[in-house]
Amino acid sequence: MKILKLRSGGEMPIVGYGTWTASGDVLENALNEALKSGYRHIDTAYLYKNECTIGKVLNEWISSGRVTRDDLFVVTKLPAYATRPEDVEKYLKESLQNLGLNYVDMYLIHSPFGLFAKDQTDLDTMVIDYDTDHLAIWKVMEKQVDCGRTKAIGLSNFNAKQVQKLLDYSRIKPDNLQVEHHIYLQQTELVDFCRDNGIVVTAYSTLGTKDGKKRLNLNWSKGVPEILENEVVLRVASKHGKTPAQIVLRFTIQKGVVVIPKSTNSQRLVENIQIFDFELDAQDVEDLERQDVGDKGRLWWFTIFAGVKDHPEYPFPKEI
Ligand SMILES: NC(=O)C1=CN([C@@H]2O[C@H](COP(=O)(O)OP(=O)(O)OC[C@H]3O[C@@H](n4cnc5c(N)ncnc54)[C@H](OP(=O)(O)O)[C@@H]3O)[C@@H](O)[C@H]2O)C=CC1
Ligand SMILES: O=C1CO[C@H](CO)[C@@H](O)[C@@H]1O
Repeated sequence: MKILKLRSGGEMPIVGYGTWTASGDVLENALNEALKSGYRHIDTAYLYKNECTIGKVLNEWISSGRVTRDDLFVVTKLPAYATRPEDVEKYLKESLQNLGLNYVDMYLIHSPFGLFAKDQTDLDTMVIDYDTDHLAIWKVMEKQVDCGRTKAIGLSNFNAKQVQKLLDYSRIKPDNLQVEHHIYLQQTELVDFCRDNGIVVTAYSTLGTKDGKKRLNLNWSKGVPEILENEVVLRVASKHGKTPAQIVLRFTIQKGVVVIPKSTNSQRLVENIQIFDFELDAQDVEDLERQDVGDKGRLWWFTIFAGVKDHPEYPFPKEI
């Protein structure tokens, strides 16, 4: 497994295990399979309501001596409805309690816009908090590193301007930016910007988030086929004798971007980590790069949260 060095000294495996939409026994079994297959980087979030299950499995692996805590790289996130300085410590402590861990390896601000939640289990009850203050929140994020609750801190769904502001004013720089990234939304400028500033990029929804799309009714504004049915992906897959998922994941890690595919299927999760025994050539890369349609390829506009486009820290173009 290739490991990326973080500015703060940590080591982030370039393939992680995504867990959004997974829970209960299905997640418990799948995470056991994932750990057996070599996954050591696990991506979760307070919002996913699955930290307890993940913590149970990880602690079984640690206490049985199959892994040490040091072998693992655990990422969790401050929820959008807690994007306020006074909530950071409280929610990180709760995540640690859920996970049964003393620290996480990476704590991310899940989204640049803050919300208030009447009912945390119901996205429809979220309303905009217009007073989101990134610098004030970041100061408390830094304190979490000082206290040892997290080894590193980072961001998710922030745009380059928002990241730059934190780079300019922070004591501890963001180590990681997690964003939507796949063949239709390749985010070349943002990825280059992060590379130039020592920030590791993590790609989410790289396979096209099939179950997520269904759950939240997400859609591309440009009529494009499902990522795993794209004809260039299929052609490159057959050329290398690999699956479409392996091709798009390989394409992403060849660019030095971390992937965190989600699968609760024991065959598919193994397939998703077996991407180190082949290489895409310059022609494959060029053909796949041509699939980029920029913001028309974005699935995640976060309009699941009513009025979010009016938030002063809304990170994406309001019109495309
Ligand atoms: N920071 C943020 O705002 C966000 C972060 N994330 C993180 O990123 C992770 C990955 O993104 P996610 O949106 O879940 O979507 P993915 O792009 O990882 O796609 C997951 C879907 O692909 C299917 N799948 C997985 N492997 C294969 C395969 N080899 N062949 C065919 N189908 C496959 C899964 O089904 P099955 O399980 O049946 O295999 C599931 O339906 C999340 O789980 C979460 O941890 C995601 C969204 C937003
Ligand atoms: O990571 C994510 C997955 O799902 C959430 C909604 O249910 C999103 O808000 C989010 O960013």
